[in-house]
Amino acid sequence: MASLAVAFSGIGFALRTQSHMRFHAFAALIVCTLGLIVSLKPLEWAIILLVIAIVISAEMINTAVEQAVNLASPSIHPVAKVAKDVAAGAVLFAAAISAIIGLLILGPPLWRLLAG
Ligand SMILES: Nc1ncnc2c1ncn2[C@@H]1O[C@H](COP(=O)(O)OP(=O)(O)OP(=O)(O)O)[C@@H](O)[C@H]1O
Repeated sequence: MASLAVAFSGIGFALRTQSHMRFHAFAALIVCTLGLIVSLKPLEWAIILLVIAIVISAEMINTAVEQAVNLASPSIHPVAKVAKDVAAGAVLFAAAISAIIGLLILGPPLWRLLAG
């Protein structure tokens, strides 16, 4: 129970302090709403939920790396820069691939819906 509480506190910290985390959560909400509108199939839902989990987890790990680097290296250091840049790159990579997957899965049914 205590470990659940600390995990939720970590999620709360990321949501409160990271605008990118709030953006990803909002984007996930929009994608799930669109998925309901176009009645995605179970396998499509599984892929969408998997990529949402990957992006949000990457953002939280990025936040953890930032905090750890701030603690270990409050002053400017090239290694601190590499650690933060690589963590940010992981989020960008996951988000870019997820956007493509979202378009592949949601694009055709949304297009059919809009085309009438
Ligand atoms: N201690 C440091 N030494 C060298 N470069 C740093 C250091 N801290 C930050 N940087 C550089 O600044 C960039 C932004 O760092 P910062 O900690 O502000 O991350 P951020 O993604 O902007 O965080 P937040 O989302 O909390 O605003 C890093 O990717 C890195 O290039």
